[in-house]
Amino acid sequence: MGILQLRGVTVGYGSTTVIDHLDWAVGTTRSPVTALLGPSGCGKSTLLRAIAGLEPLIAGTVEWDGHDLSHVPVHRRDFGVVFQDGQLFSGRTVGQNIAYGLRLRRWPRAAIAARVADMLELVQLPGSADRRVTDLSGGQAQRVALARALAPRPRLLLLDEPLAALDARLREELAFAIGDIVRAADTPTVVVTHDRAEAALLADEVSVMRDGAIVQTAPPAHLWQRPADDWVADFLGATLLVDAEVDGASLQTPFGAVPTAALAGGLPAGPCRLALRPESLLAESLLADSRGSGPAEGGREGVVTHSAALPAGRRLRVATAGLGEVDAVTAEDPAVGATVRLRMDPAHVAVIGL
Ligand SMILES: Nc1ncnc2c1ncn2[C@@H]1O[C@H](COP(=O)(O)OP(=O)(O)OP(=O)(O)O)[C@@H](O)[C@H]1O
Repeated sequence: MGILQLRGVTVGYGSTTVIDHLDWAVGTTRSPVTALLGPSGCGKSTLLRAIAGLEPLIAGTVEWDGHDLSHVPVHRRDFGVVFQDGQLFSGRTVGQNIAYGLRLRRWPRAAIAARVADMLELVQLPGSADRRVTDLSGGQAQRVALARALAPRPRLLLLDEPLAALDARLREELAFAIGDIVRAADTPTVVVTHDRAEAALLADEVSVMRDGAIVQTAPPAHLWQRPADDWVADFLGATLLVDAEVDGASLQTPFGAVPTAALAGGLPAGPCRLALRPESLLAESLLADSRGSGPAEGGREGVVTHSAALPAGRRLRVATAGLGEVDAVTAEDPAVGATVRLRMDPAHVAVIGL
């Protein structure tokens, strides 16, 4: 696997700079799939297009294995690109679409036919070469677009929101399939997405982008457990950020103390900052006579203001003294207005900035 290295890459439109002196390396670890994850408008597509050579650089270099590609035209970079809607040639068959890049490269006819058949096997559409692309479902069309991009054996595959046009169920299925396909093809891949679940389904490593800069790169599990800063934690779905303190073997939090060892990865002594999601707080109903029994009981009391049955379980919004309204989960069904005790589930807590 080769290495893609960006140095000081600066890209913009007119007088607006979207990406300013960005350094980024892909392929330095044995991670075939890297997700570029960030909110809408942060510059992900612009960066992908700059890597592909579709957007000129104002400054900096795009290098492959130490060779500067900045002045190499798109079709000479040996990179495959797939956009959100696949952009198949609608007047041609599936096979003709996949063969397109091979014809341009003047592959012999028999080799093209064999490669098209192999690619259709790889994307799990065997025997579909003669189908019209207008007859394909959205998911099938994306598989064909992937086959077309992979057919000439690119050294890098660039995917721009490849699942965005599909419905939720198909998205998950195709996310796993794309991961399988590019690993089987042994092609390092960069996939742009604004969806954190999609990034985790697809990628071995995730680079988080904010306002044209990469702010954190880590494997998905590490990213969820150790977001680099408040912004990353928030973008990844934290609903509450709180300060805490590691005191010996226990972590003192506004929701009581939990054993430090219960947090993935452990923690050094001293102050720290926690990012909580709804699953980080477990609500239990309080019997009327145990109300106000204080911190000795652990946890924090609050009053249920909203309650909703979600597919994964019941979600509550709870008004607390001092921390305002917080989100929590529960195995019970407390009424709005009921008093509950909130305890922290350390298995679902992230620690910021370690
Ligand atoms: N062709 C263009 N001309 C002018 N401005 C552009 C152009 N393309 C993108 N931009 C602007 O550049 C910024 C980054 O856009 P970009 O599409 O790269 O972001 P993104 O993270 O991919 O977002 P999205 O997921 O919404 O596409 C945005 O402010 C956008 O409006």
